[in-house]
Amino acid sequence: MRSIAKYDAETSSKHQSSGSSSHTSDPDLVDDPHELISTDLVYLDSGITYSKNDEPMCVEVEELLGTSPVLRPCTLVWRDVSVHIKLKDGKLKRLVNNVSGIAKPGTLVALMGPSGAGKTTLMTALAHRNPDDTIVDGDIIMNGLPVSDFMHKESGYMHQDELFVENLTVMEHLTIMARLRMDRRTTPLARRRRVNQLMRQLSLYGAKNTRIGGLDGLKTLSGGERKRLAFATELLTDPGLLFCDEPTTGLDSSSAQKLMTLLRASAVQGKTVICTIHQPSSELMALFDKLLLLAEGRIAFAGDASGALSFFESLGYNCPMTYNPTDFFIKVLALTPGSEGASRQAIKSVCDRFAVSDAAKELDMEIQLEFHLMDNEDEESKRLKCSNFQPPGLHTKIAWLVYRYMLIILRDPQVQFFRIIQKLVIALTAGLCFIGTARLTQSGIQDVQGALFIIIAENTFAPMYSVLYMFPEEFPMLHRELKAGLYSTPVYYVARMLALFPGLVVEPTLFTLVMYWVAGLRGTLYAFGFTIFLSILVLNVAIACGSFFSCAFGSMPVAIAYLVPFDYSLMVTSGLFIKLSSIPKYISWIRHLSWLMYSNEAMSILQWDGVQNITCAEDSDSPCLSTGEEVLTVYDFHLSQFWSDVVALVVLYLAFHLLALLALKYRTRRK
Ligand SMILES: Nc1ncnc2c1ncn2[C@@H]1O[C@H](COP(=O)(O)OP(=O)(O)OP(=O)(O)O)[C@@H](O)[C@H]1O
Repeated sequence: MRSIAKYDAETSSKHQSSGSSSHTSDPDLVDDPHELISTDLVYLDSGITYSKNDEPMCVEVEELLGTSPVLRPCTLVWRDVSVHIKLKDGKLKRLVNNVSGIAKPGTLVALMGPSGAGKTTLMTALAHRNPDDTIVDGDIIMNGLPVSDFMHKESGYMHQDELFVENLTVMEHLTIMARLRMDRRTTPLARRRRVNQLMRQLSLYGAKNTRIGGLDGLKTLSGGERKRLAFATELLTDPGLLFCDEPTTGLDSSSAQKLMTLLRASAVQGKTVICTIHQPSSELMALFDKLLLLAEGRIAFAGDASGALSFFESLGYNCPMTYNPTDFFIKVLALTPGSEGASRQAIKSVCDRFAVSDAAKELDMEIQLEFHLMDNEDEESKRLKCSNFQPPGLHTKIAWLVYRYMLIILRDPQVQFFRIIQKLVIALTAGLCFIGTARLTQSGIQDVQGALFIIIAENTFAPMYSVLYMFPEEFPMLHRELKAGLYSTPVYYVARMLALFPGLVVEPTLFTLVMYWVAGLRGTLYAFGFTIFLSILVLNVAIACGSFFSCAFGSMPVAIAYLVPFDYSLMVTSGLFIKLSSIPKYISWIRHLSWLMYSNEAMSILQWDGVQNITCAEDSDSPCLSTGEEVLTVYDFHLSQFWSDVVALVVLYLAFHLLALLALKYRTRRK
């Protein structure tokens, strides 16, 4: 029997940072996948068992997952774990009740039970990924250390419903994930090799340029391929511990078998794999080493998968020959509609009987022994068992997230093209209405002010509303990636905004350029240049404000409900519709939030500063405004306010973004 030993931290870091750099061939050019992985082959003499059965299994595993050893064997032990959730009325609801167990390297553990038994709740608690509104009591220890944030780098977690950025291809997704997940010291070549290796091992290489999802009629991944891609994503860092939440749900029997064989192979390779699963076939069940049956949040059975039948038989529950044993266990442990009381009694009786059974005593002794060994282990050796993983730097995370979001934007070049065309058409249409009217006459004053307001309004309302959908749409993936410790909320927010930024400069520039030129506004470079700058600033403030509403209210309809009255008040106090000095005191404070007012004043100053020759109609009795300063006075604008307006716009920009970030942090923390 072959065995591999612990792959100590020093060796692993050397292996990651330099070992792979000795290979000079491009992995993309290598046809035989084993050529890629054979260089990782390390067999040592002691440590965990390589195969639970025999030699041929090794060959099978090598075919499936390569020969690369597990970096660190992981033993997870949990004792008297209870999980409560805080309900809205402040009360606590117990979802998991005093559950204990152990998962050792090289084992595949099945966590089974009827729907609602608490499998996912227990698994998220063990993986230290439980929602913030849950309270976990009891001891959960991984390699001697109480679980904490380090679980993000030590373990992989495959969710029941896999979430991807659908527009990316398999290769793009894995490349980006490799940059976000893998140790910062890993060389680019080693990262590329790992991605290629996983795609080959998980039969995704042929689909490497296929988009993950999308509705535009292009070829996308099948359900089985999506699951394998989720699995590949978790394997990027080669974690010693894998949690899989119902990995076979939604797959046909052949795809389910393939995926479970991969999980089995991971366990044989030395990983600890804990997997919730719904009524697997006997063939799939045979792949598991251990079985943990949960019912109503309690343990109904824990031990060797083969021992479950005899335990149930000892209670008088005899599985008929024609029945799949796992179906039988679930039938015994499920609540029967109409007779819930009797079912609960029966479940309680099974759980109580298990608690005093030999299997429970054996498990208890095993757990006590692990805790005893851990208690006696010195801190230094515990520390050595922990990885010296160094996460990617902030700038790397931001850069790769920006790349990801830019890919999403660029993936639909037609949409971007039509957006630009739409802007140009609106600018041209609006500009044509003003053509020849923006003259230095009494009627021209209103036309110039009208053209300026169109520039401000076009750069405010449509962009502000268009951003409302963005954050709610991305909340699920953001929440999941935050829980996995891939990045922090500020990193996500900054990257999201940076990816939008080129569009936030190009769109207002194009619109203002066309509108300004067609409407024939003031023809000095200073006025023209600053108007473009101000329109970019206005659009960015509007996006910041929209982002704040989007993050604060979490759903588009609610955000719109609050934003509409807010934007009306900003518009009314912009200075165009009502003289600023005549706004009632109790509402006039709103104008200090109105970037429409600041930009209107600043753009008006650019048009009217130094103008002395506005003509008056000879045959009119109405008062005549002959200088630019008089025009500004009519609107309650002041020449001296120009730079204050620019500063106010910048302050609003920063303030809205800060508020948006705080709202997003609050929203992601509450989940
Ligand atoms: N946020 C919550 N608030 C209230 N109850 C919850 C919450 N989350 C889970 N529960 C309840 O906790 C119980 C266990 O849920 P959990 O998702 O862990 O079950 P499960 O065994 O994984 O079920 P399934 O197999 O259907 O996924 C269920 O009764 C569920 O309704």
